[in-house]
Amino acid sequence: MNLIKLFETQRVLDDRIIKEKGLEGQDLLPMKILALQVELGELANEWRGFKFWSENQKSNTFYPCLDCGGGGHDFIKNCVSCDGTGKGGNPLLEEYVDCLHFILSIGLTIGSTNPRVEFPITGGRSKEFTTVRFNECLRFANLLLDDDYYDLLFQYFMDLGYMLGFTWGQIEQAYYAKNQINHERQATGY
Ligand SMILES: O=c1ccn([C@H]2C[C@H](O)[C@@H](COP(=O)(O)OP(=O)(O)OP(=O)(O)O)O2)c(=O)[nH]1
Repeated sequence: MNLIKLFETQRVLDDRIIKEKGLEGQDLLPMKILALQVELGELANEWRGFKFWSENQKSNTFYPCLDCGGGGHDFIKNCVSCDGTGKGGNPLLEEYVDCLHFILSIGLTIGSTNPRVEFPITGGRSKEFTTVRFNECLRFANLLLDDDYYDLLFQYFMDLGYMLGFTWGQIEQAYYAKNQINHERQATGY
């Protein structure tokens, strides 16, 4: 995962948001931390693995293509939007990269843009381990208000990406796709 390129891409978006919303000179760190915590909650909700009271603990990783309605075909030919797969997107991955946006943005705000992290390629992916990683991400996000726990937060968040079953390539691709949408939203007055 190319962290330098990710931070550079995030900086361009953050600078644009600050300029367009007239937020120059404001301390946005508490709001960014809250935004990250909200997105982590949304991510957990799409994961569903902590819902011990429910029969449905399967992650939401699919929603149908909006153009063909999930059928994969537009009359007789393959739908051009989904290439005939019927897949519109992956809610779990989309929430993960919203979190990644805020983690990168927080790093830029506090001047930490070179976190020392290892990208896990093996390890436990049980519901219990994954739940503890969520707990830790939420806890260390909060502690950032007082102390520099950024590298640790970044590491736990990378662990979570692996535990949720994503590849680093998938994460980068989804990040750049959402970054583009975020730019388009600013351009159209979101
Ligand atoms: O300084 C910022 C502020 C926001 N974002 C990005 C992060 C995330 O990708 C998106 C905000 O989340 P989302 O797309 O879910 O927007 P929302 O306003 O929370 O969505 P909704 O309208 O569905 O509530 O904006 C940044 O990258 N930098």
